[in-house]
Amino acid sequence: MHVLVIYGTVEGHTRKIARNVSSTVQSLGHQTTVFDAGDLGDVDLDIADAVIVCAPVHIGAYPTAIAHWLKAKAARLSTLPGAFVSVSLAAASPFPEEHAEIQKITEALFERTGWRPRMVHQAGGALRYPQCDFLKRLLMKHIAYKEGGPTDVTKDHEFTNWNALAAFVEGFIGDCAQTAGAAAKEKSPA
Ligand SMILES: Cc1cc2nc3c(=O)[nH]c(=O)nc-3n(C[C@H](O)[C@H](O)[C@H](O)COP(=O)(O)O)c2cc1C
Repeated sequence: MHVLVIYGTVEGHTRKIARNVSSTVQSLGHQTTVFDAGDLGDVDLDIADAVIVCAPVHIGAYPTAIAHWLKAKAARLSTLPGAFVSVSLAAASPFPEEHAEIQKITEALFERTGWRPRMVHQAGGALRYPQCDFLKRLLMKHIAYKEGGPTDVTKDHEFTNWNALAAFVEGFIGDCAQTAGAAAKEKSPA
């Protein structure tokens, strides 16, 4: 299988997640191509057997580049098995209401774009305080406080559960392989 891994990022952590997703897919014996949402114009979806989209939540929404691209390609994407990895601080929050909130944000993306993936994973993101300017650091600290996260701005904090992410990707690829196998069986003469 050839799996497209498409991601959007603002601070860089979702790039790390997309690359990790790609490595997991490759370790299962499949080919991958990784695209940044900024260069999405010329992605040839005809090369893909499946798509995994990774996008972070920033101030209650996913990057517009990803949302626009999903909307433009929703019809074609709907013919491919798809998975979505949402990246946020809320996913790692100890507060259930934060998890419910992030589910709503994810659902709003699917409603708005018309793309509905087969599987969804909510991954914890990262707080890269030291690399941010004063105002952004203040905003992040406020969000972290609200989500029950760390507010020590002197260092980075990472909340991604890499084992859970790998298990999700393995589950998705296993499901794709099963569907492809069943389709091939249906086509082949008895
Ligand atoms: C300016 C800013 C706003 C954010 N807003 C939210 C938010 O509304 N909800 C949330 O759960 N996480 C929020 N986060 C946390 C990000 O989802 C997390 O830092 C993620 O790892 C960012 O991914 P990226 O590095 O790929 O941009 C925010 C982070 C920043 C820097």
